[in-house]
Parts: sequence; C-alpha cells; structure tokens
Amino acid sequence: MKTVEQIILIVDDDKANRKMLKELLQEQAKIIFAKNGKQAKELAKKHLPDLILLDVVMPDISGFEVIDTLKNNDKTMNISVIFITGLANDDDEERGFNLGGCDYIYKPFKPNIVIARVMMHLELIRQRKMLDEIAHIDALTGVNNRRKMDLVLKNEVAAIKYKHSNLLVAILDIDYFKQYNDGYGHGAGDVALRQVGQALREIFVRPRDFVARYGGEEFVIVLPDCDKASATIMLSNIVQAIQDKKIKHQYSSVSPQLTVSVGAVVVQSSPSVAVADIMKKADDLLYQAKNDGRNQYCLAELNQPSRLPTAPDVA
Ligand SMILES: Nc1nc2c(ncn2[C@@H]2O[C@H](COP(=O)(O)OP(=O)(O)OP(=O)(O)O)[C@@H](O)[C@H]2O)c(=O)[nH]1
Repeated sequence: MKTVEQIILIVDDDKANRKMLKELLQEQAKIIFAKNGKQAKELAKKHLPDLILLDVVMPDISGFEVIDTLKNNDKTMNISVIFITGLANDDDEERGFNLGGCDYIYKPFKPNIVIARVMMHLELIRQRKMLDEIAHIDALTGVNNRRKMDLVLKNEVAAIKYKHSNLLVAILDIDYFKQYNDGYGHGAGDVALRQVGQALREIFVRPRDFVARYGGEEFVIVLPDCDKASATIMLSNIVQAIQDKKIKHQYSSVSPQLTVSVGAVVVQSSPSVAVADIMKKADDLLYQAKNDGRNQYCLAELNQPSRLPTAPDVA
C-alpha cells in the first residue's frame, strides 16, 4: 500500500547510498534527505518525519549524537529511528538501541530486508498514531478529551512564559442541563452534548485552537495568541453559536433554548503563571456568569479582574 502521507528522512553522507535507499522506499513514503548530522537535526525538527534512516559514521557529527539530540527534544523525541550503518558489531548495535533506535541494519544492506523492516516500522507508527488519537478523543462528542487538554494546556502555558503573547482559556458549562436530562431523558442529553461539541468545532478552526470536553457538561477552549479584544468577540460568538443551534430546552429558567455560561481568562505572558491558577480563575468566572443569570460569559485578565459586556440574549 502506498502511504504518501508518511515521511522518511534518509541521512547518509554517501550520495550513492541515499539514491539507492530512495529507490527502494519511494513507493512506501515521501522521502527527504540529509547528507550530514547537522542537516539531519534541522530537517527532523522542521518536517517531523515519521521515520529516520540514520547513518552513524558521518563527517560532522555521528548518528549517535543526532539521535541523542532528537530524543532529548519534546518535538522530535517520538520520531522512530532506524540505524543503517557499516558499524557492524554488537557493542555499537547495543548502543544504538540504548539511545532509542528502534532497529539496526548493517551495511552493505540487503534491499529486501530494508524494505521489509521499513514497512513493518511504518505500519507500527501508523498504529501508534491511531491509538494515540483514540486515547485523546472524547467518545461521546468527538472533541478532545481531558487527558489531551492537560497536555495542551501545559504546553501552551509553557509557551507563553517565553514569548510575548496571550492565551485565552475558557470553561463552558451548559445551563440547567440536569433539568434537560430529567425532562428529555439522558439519551437526548447525549445528543445535545454532541451538538454543543459540534458547534464548538465549527467555530474554532485555526490549527492551534483547541476544544476539549472537560467532563460532564463542561467544555474547555484554549486559544493561543488571543488578546482581550479578540476574546470578547470569540466569547460572544460562542454564546451566540449555541443559541443558534436552537436546541429546545423548555425546562430552562433562562431561555426556551439550550444555552451556555462561560468563564474565561486572558493570560498574559508571564514567567510565573500556573495552569492550576488559570483553571481556578476560569472556574470562579464561570460561577460568576452562572450567578449573574447564565447564558453569558464572564471574562477577566489573570491578576486584573474586569467585567466586560455580555452577549445579547436573542432567545
Ligand atoms: N446526558 C448526559 N448527561 C450528563 C453527562 N455528563 C454529565 N451529565 C449531566 O449533567 C448534569 C449537570 O447538572 P448540574 O451540575 O446540576 O448543572 P446544571 O443542571 O447544568 O445547572 P447549572 O450548571 O447551574 O446551570 C447532571 O444531570 C449530569 O447527570 C453525559 O455524558 N450525558
């Protein structure tokens, strides 16, 4: 099966080897090349290939040093690496595995063995990615789950410590959802949760915008590079978009349609900001939005609480 979406980085200082490996593997994946260790590190970071075929003895830095760097970097640590080398002895082979290599092929290599091993690893990588996706998706709504949210939030908060940018973190909670379940049944409640998840997925389409089901009838939204002005627009859109779904809720005290309340924090770039503080603040603001009548958002900047106008009720 041709798998063009997978990428193999071939690293070898010998042009003839690069050419031969390309001819063997171009049916299995997209091939990119590096002719030395320095270039290998750069291309691995830039393209995040699925698999690297890595020579060990090269004129600048060795393949062992390359893998050491890649395995110690959060972005590249999960890339699979197969050594393909003339260092055909047990000690070097053992060292390659200890450094995180997933296979070790001796040169001169046998073409059919290279193809078979690479295909096996590409299949393992595909399966690992699929499992990874399943492990991070909420089965009911199809949005990300709490586990993925914890990872993303940790990374995004770490990112704003070092660059001058803002992050919006919002907790969204469906209003009077217990009454919805009690009135229409748990099955209908599940359908409504899916509709809310779908509405949020339709709004947030930038690659780094993130929506997760936090638990129960709560969702979390994380928007990088979002200042207070943009946040007010996004939050109005969210409240409005849920109303626009026109999900009937005759048991709600706030509207004949299903509505949501949102607590949201714009986090400024700061070296001391902590995920727990952000979530606590967003939760307090959600509580405030509920107390102030529901079907609205409540927004503040971290350390500088301030109430902004809410979205109009068009129920
Ligand atoms: N159908 C369905 N209901 C759920 C799910 N998870 C949590 N719930 C329900 O969500 C409801 C949440 O109720 P409460 O926490 O009392 O909140 P609420 O009724 O929305 O009231 P406010 O938040 O104050 O507006 C409970 O009835 C839960 O059973 C789920 O996966 N499916």
